[in-house]
Amino acid sequence: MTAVLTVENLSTFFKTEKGIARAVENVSFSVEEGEMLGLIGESGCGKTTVAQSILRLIEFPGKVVAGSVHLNGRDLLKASDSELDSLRWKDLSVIPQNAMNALNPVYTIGDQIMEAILLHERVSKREALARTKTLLELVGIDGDRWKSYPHEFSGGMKQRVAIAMSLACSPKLVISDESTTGLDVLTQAQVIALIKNLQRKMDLSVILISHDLPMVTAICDKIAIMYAGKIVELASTEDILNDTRHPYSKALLQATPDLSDPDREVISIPGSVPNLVNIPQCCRFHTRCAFAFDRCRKETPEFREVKNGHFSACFLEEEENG
Ligand SMILES: Nc1ncnc2c1ncn2[C@@H]1O[C@H](COP(=O)(O)OP(=O)(O)OP(=O)(O)O)[C@@H](O)[C@H]1O
Repeated sequence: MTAVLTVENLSTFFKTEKGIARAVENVSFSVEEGEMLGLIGESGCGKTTVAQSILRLIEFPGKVVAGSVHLNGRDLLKASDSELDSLRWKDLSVIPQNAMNALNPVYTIGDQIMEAILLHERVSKREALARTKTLLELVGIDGDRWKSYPHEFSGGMKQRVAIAMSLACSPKLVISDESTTGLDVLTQAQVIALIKNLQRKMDLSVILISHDLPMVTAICDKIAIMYAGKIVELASTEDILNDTRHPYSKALLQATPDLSDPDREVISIPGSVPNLVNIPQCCRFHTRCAFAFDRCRKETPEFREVKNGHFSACFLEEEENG
């Protein structure tokens, strides 16, 4: 398979009054063609910061301080603003968290989708309108509704419009950052099923950011589990479920109810996530880890391949397998 996106040793820090928050540190992963990667972790672990770093949307007091982000071989972190403009939408697009904010209430949804097409591609208005109607149909909305205003749609339909808009210029990679937040559970499931469906149909590469582990394991090909600014484990969904290596991943799975096995005990993770400001060099999970030993408190475990395509950052693994 060919990697569409490769993120290597990405670090993004925020300057705060109390010191430097190492919000994302040494994060590496790739997304292959037609693959859906789930980026999962508790609130504040750095998922959105990873997405915004990829999109070059980090603003002061934040800064990408190290690493590279290659999209189809081009380093996004080194691209000029005009290069970036031409890459956004056409190569890389985002399904926003809240369609309510993404859609302008004073323009019809058709005008907004058409604008995205006309701004980025040399096509006639007629062609842009035809594509807009096709895109609406693709997300399950009657093409003739292009003349409707956002307020004429329900929350779920607005989110579908936002998805249609993100696909306006046929991107290769789509980042969905908690794009079902605020929708009711049934509509959330429909929107997620739609994203999965489109991914298959259009051979899209998708990064799905979420803290809903059961949903991510149900639809993603590969999962990256983040804890306090670092990816602690990255593997195929099957391996994350059946050959879990990192104690945090194990704890997260145990803390998540399994609807197919309602008798399984749900065990919450003791303690809380560390403050990322001035965090010492160590395993960031050691304060909550049942297996932590001296080394975990003093050194940072390397994020290393423990078997083909399966990465984990834990000294336990190193001690056991060398
Ligand atoms: N503007 C900012 N100023 C200072 N620190 C920030 C800022 N934005 C983010 N951070 C730091 O980055 C960390 C990661 O935040 P981020 O929003 O990426 O997490 P997340 O995993 O996406 O959370 P959520 O699931 O709640 O959206 C935060 O814990 C915080 O320490």
